[in-house]
Amino acid sequence: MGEVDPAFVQAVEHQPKLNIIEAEGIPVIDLSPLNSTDNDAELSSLVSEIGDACKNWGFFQVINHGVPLKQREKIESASRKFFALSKEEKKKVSRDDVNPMGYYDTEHTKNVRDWKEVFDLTFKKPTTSESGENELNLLMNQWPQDLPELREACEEYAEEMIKLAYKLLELIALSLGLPRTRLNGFLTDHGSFLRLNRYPPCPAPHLVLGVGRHKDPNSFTILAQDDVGGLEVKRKIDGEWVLVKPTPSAYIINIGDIIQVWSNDKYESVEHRVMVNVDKERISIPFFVNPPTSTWIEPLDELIDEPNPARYKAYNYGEFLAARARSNYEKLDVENIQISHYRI
Ligand SMILES: O=C(O)CCC(=O)C(=O)O
Ligand SMILES: [Fe+2]
Repeated sequence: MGEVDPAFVQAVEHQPKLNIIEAEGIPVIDLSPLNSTDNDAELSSLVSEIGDACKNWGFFQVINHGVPLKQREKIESASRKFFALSKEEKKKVSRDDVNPMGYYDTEHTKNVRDWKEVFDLTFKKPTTSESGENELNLLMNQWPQDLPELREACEEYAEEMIKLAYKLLELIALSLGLPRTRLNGFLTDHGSFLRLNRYPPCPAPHLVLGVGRHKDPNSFTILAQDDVGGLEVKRKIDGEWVLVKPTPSAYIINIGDIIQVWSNDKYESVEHRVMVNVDKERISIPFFVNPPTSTWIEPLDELIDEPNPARYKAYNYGEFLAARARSNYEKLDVENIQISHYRI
């Protein structure tokens, strides 16, 4: 099997096993009860399914989620066209030190280079975000000149993602025993963003990862994957890496670090990673649901009491992301920042 640049090669203990265990049991949850107005019994059984999935897996898939298939097909097709552009064209919309939005192919996870290329975009008007070192980063989308359909597809899709994000946030709030809209305020001026991922075919899929093992730092993620497969989740019961089998038109939802902290460890942000393969490219489209970077994250008052005190110190989300970002774009010799560093 072929050779790859050593920058991509995982330590032996993190190299993927190519004999895959398919995850029987990652729950597939039907959101259709949200469409009927007065069926309390169905809603409460949906809420308990969500709660069980968050507790036992940190991952679930949703169907009948209300996102039109047309929008999903449109963004997937525009993404393929974008990544098929020449490197030179893609580099014209590269992210840089000032603006983190755009194209890049050099992301590192846990100090090993990921086998992927990425296009990031925000869908708000040009805005600034505090990087945590009192610098202001400009969040401004960059669009390839000759592919107007990419912009249209992304903007339409992001609108749909926001609608689904609110539905899920409300279900998660209810599942934690909170009022339905308790968490909505965190998204009013949100810092959510959309990413297009392409994992190219790789001559040595047993040595590298498309994305190395990691937990998402945001509140939760809504992920569309194509039919190739490759996402693996570290199963909570036994620590085995299991594949999330592609389910056509479903979305994969995973709990991120912020919900782990808000819930004071009732729900856990679960480690996941992405395998690549020899002859197929894979496209995935995560929508990272984020509060604004100015938000302080800490366990919710309602979920702590004397027998169950706060397990985390409050941290500033923008500072956390800035510290994480410093290690995402270069190889450092120190562990990158994790929420465990804020554990009391
Ligand atoms: O491509 C995937 O399936 C997952 C990507 C991912 O975990 C991420 O970008 O955080
Ligand atoms: Fe992730």
